[in-house]
Amino acid sequence: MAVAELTKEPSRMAHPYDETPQPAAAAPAPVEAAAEAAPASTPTVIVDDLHIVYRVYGAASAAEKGNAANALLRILRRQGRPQMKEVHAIKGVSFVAHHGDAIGVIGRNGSGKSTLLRAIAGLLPPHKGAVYTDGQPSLLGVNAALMRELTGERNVVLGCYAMGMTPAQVREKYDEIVEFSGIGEFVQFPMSTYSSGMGARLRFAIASAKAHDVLLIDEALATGDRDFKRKSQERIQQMRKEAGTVFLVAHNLDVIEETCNRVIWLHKGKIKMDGDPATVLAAYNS
Ligand SMILES: Nc1ncnc2c1ncn2[C@@H]1O[C@H](COP(=O)(O)OP(=O)(O)OP(=O)(O)O)[C@@H](O)[C@H]1O
Repeated sequence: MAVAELTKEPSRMAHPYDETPQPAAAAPAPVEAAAEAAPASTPTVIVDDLHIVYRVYGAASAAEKGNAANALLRILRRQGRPQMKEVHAIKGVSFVAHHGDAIGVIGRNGSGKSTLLRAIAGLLPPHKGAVYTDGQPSLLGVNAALMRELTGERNVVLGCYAMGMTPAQVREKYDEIVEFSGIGEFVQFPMSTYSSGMGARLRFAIASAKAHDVLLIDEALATGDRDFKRKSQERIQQMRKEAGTVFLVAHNLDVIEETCNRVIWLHKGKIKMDGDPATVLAAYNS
């Protein structure tokens, strides 16, 4: 497939420091659409010299930090024009991902992993460069937008609709989702009563009930128990076979090693290494 045939993402992107929830993107493809098998070498995501810059208003400069007097000065100064600080989170990242890839993204805290995933999902506009995707990217984060005050049941239905499933498809998948999540009778309780692990399991169960063209998973597997991790890994392998590309951010390197066929190591917003898991993880650990 030529690059020109891929979808250029920036058109539906939000402002980087606008943290309000974004409206759902144009109706996603039907459930079966992504499952049409594509040749293994088809590019699904092209990231071309991507730069992402956050703008933080009212931030203190280095000289102003530290003590109560400075803190008071900062508060007083906000009555004037707020200072603006730029955080250059991604600095010229380029790579191509293909159908069937499961790509682990690793790096220290603050290296830009979550930012990269959000940019691929179309939630952050590039400062420079571009992201091209073939199909609809879906970001499954630990903060994926389900409603805490609603029951698990309602959230399963809501989440499925949000992914573009029809009422009939929701009915067909409902039992499987609840069973996979392993939350049992808690499905009748509000999500606010769930432990973080239970919430993460339900979110993963909902998101993985649909075949995705590009699925971006940010630490969602970090809180599950051993049994759930194994089931999730099997599900990710299955998604890769069904023509998808999976990106996985995880601090647990075992999860990356067992799940991914490629690893990108980010360091201070740049790619430090990109290659097979054994090589990259060995270098990262050394
Ligand atoms: N909304 C934001 N506004 C301003 N700066 C941000 C914002 N989100 C992230 N950053 C900054 O961008 C850089 C990259 O952050 P990011 O969250 O992408 O890193 P990460 O590798 O995912 O970190 P972690 O492993 O801790 O989750 C950091 O310097 C961070 O402080």
